[in-house]
Amino acid sequence: MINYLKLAVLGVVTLFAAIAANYARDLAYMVHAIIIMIVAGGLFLWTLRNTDEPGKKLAVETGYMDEVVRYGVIATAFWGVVGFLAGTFIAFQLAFPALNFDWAEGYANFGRLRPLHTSAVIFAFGGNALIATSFYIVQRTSATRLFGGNAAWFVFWGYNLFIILAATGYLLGATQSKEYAEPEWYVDWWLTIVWVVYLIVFLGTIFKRKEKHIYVANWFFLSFIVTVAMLHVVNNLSIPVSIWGSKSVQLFSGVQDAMTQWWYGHNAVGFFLTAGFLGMMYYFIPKQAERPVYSYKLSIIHFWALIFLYIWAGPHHLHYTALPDWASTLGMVFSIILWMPSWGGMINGLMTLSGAWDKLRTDPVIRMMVISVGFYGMSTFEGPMMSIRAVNSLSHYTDWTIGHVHSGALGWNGMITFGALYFLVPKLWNKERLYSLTLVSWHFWLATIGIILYAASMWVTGIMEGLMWREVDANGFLVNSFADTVGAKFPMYVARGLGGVMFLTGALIMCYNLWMTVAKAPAKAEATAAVPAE
Ligand code: HEM
Ligand code: HEM
Ligand SMILES: [Cu+2]
Repeated sequence: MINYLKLAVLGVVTLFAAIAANYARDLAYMVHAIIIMIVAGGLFLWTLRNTDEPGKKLAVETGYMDEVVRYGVIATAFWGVVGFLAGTFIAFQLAFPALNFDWAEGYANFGRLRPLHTSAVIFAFGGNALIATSFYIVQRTSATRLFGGNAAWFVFWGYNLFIILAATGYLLGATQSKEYAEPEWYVDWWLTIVWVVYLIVFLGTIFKRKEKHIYVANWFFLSFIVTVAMLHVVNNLSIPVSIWGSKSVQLFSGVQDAMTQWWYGHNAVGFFLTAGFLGMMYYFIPKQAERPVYSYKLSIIHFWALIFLYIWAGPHHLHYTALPDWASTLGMVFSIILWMPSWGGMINGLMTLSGAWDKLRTDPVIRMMVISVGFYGMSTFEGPMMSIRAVNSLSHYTDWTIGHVHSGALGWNGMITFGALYFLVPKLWNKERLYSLTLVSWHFWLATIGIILYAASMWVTGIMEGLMWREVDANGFLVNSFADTVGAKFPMYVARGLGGVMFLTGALIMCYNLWMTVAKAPAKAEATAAVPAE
């Protein structure tokens, strides 16, 4: 019965997408309509083939639902490489503008590729990592299978369809010009549906848990899912100009729109790039170190402090704008207070190693996780400092911000994800160990040196350009033209690009190592059972 319902829905969607492709007012919309038509049409045929097939009994479902996590792990590694490659390429485009090839103008110039990079790393790499690890962790810590049967598959494929629509949209010029929220209205609607199903799967699993306690990692994941839903819906309130085109008009305008956007942007950092990843930290570090969390009480306190404070700090992105002074001050004050719960998390992560510090020498995977928490601490010190208005007047609009972003993104999000992948692959493919720890060490050092090159060059160029913009002569005239500051940045841009090459090389080594682990490492004796919680 349910299959007939599916067939009806898929048939209608396929037909509608075909009509939409016909009436499309712009190229991005047309390409998207065709993609949706092919996907829905393919699913229609697939469902039809599997309806009322004799002999097709549903397999008894036992144990954890890990196949979807395995897919998530592969998608994470894949999108990581795509995103790092795009980042490295746009880094060199900034150093060597000739890389904005004439023949690719309008598709692969810096302006089109930059959002492709940010979405590929944050949403495709980070998002797949978060979905996969949250599915893995919530099952283990609740000692139960994922709720909702195939709904988890819908989340995985639906989310990746969202990424394809977003990425192709950018290349073809569809954007609503909100940073990290560039996709147009129908892509936003689709993500909303996927996200609600994600919430249902996650919450449902927690509800049917066989463990009395809800482990703290799940609190972080839950806050991430709920808050991102809220941010996404409010920041994307818009009215389509036509249902046959990608363009839409924002509901808010002027300073309200800017404030909504940076309330979203800042909390995307706070809940997507921080809370969710803290969920990973709280599971994988204790597991890999084989030690309990340093302080469970601290984890609860810093959880509530973090989610309460983050929400107010958005205005630090809008200092010295049309925003009222009180709002800007509010953002600054909350950002500074935010330093404390952030470091509460860092301390809890690091101190989990107490009594096991020797592992830093022997286990490169732990080293990766620990340096990640170190970078988390560094960027959450730098952030509050940059949110002080006097500091921001120097750092804003400069590469200092870019350096801050990447010490968080490469150092914290990148490294903890690599650590998680190294932990997960042997477990998920039932292997005794990783293929090569030496290669993990190589990855570790390449990535670390890459990040240092990236962050250091951006501090130098950021502070330099900030000071150059300010410099006035005895008569009060500006000393430097804008082009002077751009010219002066060249060597640092090359250094940053090389940092990117190293980071990317490390990631490719990881992919090779993980691949070989699946293909060559010795298998483990027995499979895991669903109980007890681990
Ligand atoms: C190989 C690694 C990477 C390289 C070489 C790289 C390079 C770049 C470059 C050149 C930009 C544009 C800067 C500008 O407009 O001046 C950028 C922006 C950005 N990247 Fe990356 N990136 C890398 C990895 C990542 C990762 C892993 C993340 C997140 C998890 C990330 C998140 C961002 C964000 C959020 C921005 C926008 C920053 C802003 O507007 O302030 N990047 N990246
Ligand atoms: C206590 C924690 C943090 C605070 C108070 C903070 C504060 C700030 C401030 C003041 C800016 C510059 C705004 C501007 O001048 O335009 C900024 C930019 C940014 N930060 Fe943080 N930060 C924190 C942690 C992090 C972490 C851990 C990450 C990444 C994982 C991160 C990612 C970003 C990004 C992506 C931007 C650039 C936004 C844009 O302009 O496109 N931040 N942050
Ligand atoms: Cu912020």
